[in-house]
Amino acid sequence: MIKREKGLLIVLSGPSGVGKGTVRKALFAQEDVDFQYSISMTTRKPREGEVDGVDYFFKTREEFEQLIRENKLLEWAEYVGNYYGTPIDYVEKTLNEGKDVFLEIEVQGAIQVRKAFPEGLFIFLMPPSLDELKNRIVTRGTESEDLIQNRMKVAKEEIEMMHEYDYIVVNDQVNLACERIKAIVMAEHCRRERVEHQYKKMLEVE
Ligand SMILES: Nc1nc2c(ncn2[C@@H]2O[C@H](COP(=O)(O)OP(=O)(O)O)[C@@H](O)[C@H]2O)c(=O)[nH]1
Ligand SMILES: Nc1ncnc2c1ncn2[C@@H]1O[C@H](COP(=O)(O)OP(=O)(O)O)[C@@H](O)[C@H]1O
Repeated sequence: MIKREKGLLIVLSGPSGVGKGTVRKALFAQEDVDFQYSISMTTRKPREGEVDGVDYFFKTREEFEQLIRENKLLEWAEYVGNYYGTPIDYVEKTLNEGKDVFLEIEVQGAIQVRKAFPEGLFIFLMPPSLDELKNRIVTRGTESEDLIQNRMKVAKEEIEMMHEYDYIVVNDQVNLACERIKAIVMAEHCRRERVEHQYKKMLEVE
């Protein structure tokens, strides 16, 4: 196992309903994946089966706005009427321990993270088609018809932001998307290993 000074910040983003949550859960169920998942804060109400501190830290709007004022969030966004944000302390502490941190966030947040952490690895999860995206949102059954229309409109705007990302991964099949993400992270580590100062001792001439 290579000991790294600083971990890699991996950001998985993409339109709502593309399968970010599904792919993230499938990735974290695999034994060879040792990314640390950053649990987000949200003012959205818990869905059935969601657990505070596991799926999200569920907050009131007042609590969330205080976190914003106290600069406790690396990024935050208001998305379809609710706040979502990434706690900064966890991300910095974990990266400084040399561990890779994995964020699964929507597009506005990812763009903020890109500004704060340009050295991060930004992956855009793409639906095979817009029809399939709509199918997935409808099948999930968590949204009313109004919200589905709203999410489709936002989704089209989000897909236009794909050029801001380092890689695009099509989520045609969950297991294939996971393999692509793992391959990208592995390649990115190898690319960064080139940096010579990491091998100063090895290169020193006696
Ligand atoms: N900016 C930002 N977006 C987040 C964060 N956590 C989750 N999201 C995104 O917020 C959106 C809505 O999430 P959610 O309500 O759980 O619904 P779903 O992911 O569409 O099932 C998704 O695109 C999530 O990826 C966060 O900390 N920051
Ligand atoms: N590769 C895939 N093929 C078919 N259905 C998928 C795939 N990935 C995700 N889904 C389904 O699409 C719906 C939306 O997935 P979800 O993970 O909630 O999306 P997001 O987190 O991006 O909003 C869910 O019903 C999920 O089971």
